[in-house]
This record gives sequence, structure tokens and C-alpha cells, in this order.
Amino acid sequence: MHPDLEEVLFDEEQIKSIIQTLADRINHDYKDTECLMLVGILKGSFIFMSDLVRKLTVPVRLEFMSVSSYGSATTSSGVVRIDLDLKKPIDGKDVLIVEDIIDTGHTLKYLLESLGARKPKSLEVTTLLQKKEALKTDVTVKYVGVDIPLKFVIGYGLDYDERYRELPVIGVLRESVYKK
Ligand SMILES: Oc1ncnc2cn[nH]c12
Ligand SMILES: [Mg+2]
Repeated sequence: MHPDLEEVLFDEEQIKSIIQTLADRINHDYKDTECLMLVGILKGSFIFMSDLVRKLTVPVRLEFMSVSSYGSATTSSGVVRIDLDLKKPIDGKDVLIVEDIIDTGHTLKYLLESLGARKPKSLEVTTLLQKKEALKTDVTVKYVGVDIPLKFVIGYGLDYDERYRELPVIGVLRESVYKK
């Protein structure tokens, strides 16, 4: 186990199972879609999106966005800026935002307002992880992989200060790493 991990919450097999359950639901719900546009929110969603999309049986298009949310490295304040926007219109499309983790929900609320204004046929969200008790907004996420406790997690795309994204598991970061 990585020395900066306090505990592993989900190992590779558990992550695979969570993703398959999400894919089964999405495949069922979008079975009649002409094309499902997945919008991955970089950087954190890149591994989740890669594994999820390969379990989908519906026609998909892959797009990416990047946003900056302002606050400390372990919390977000709610101020959001779009750094990388979609290159193509989404009007009339079935759109599914793909996130790694929903914490306060500020970033997601901003994304839903921004993409919702572009008149998609449908707009839903899937997130691998959600910290239900941390939610500070009224966003609803239709496809949640798993709810987690109020701990700072890393791995499988999730970072602290751009580190640990490469870890194959999802675990809790030792406080000693960020409370020096
Ligand atoms: O626990 C967490 N780990 C990594 N990134 C984020 C963002 N919000 N919450 C996080
Ligand atoms: Mg994210």
C-alpha cells in the first residue's frame, strides 16, 4: 500500500464492480439513444471515463471540459472558471457529465447551469464517488457509483496537488501529507 495512504477504501476489483453496476444502469436507460455524449471533467475523471465507456453498449461521443474551482487544495469555495470548453454544440443531444467525485457540488452546479443553457435534449450526471454529507448545493446526481465518508481521497484519477492520480486504488490520504 502506498505510504501516503491511511487506508484503502476501494481496491481494483471493487472499483471494477462499481463501474459495471453504473454501466448496466446507463446502458438500460439510454438503450434507445441515437448518441450519448459523455462530457468528462478533466483531469480527475479520465480513468473513470476510460473504464466506464468501455463497458457501454450504446453509441457514444466523447468530449472533455476542464474547470478550475477556487479554494484550498482540499476544499472548494464555489468560485468556478471554465478553462477548457466544449468545441461543439450540444443542443438536442443526450448529454452525460462524467465526474470523479462530487463534494460540495459547487462545480457541478455551475456546469449544469452552463450546459443546461445550451439546450441539450437531456442532461444527467454520473460520478464515481459522492460525499453526500459535504453537499452544499441542490444538485442531483442520477448515477452515483458510491457514497464515501467526509475524508480526503486520492487515486484512480483523484489527486492531491496533482499527485497520486496514478494509484490503481482509491484511498484516504494521510493528514500528515497536507497538514504539515
Ligand atoms: O476527497 C477528494 N479527493 C480529491 N479531490 C477532491 C475534490 N473534492 N473532494 C476531493
Ligand atoms: Mg472532478
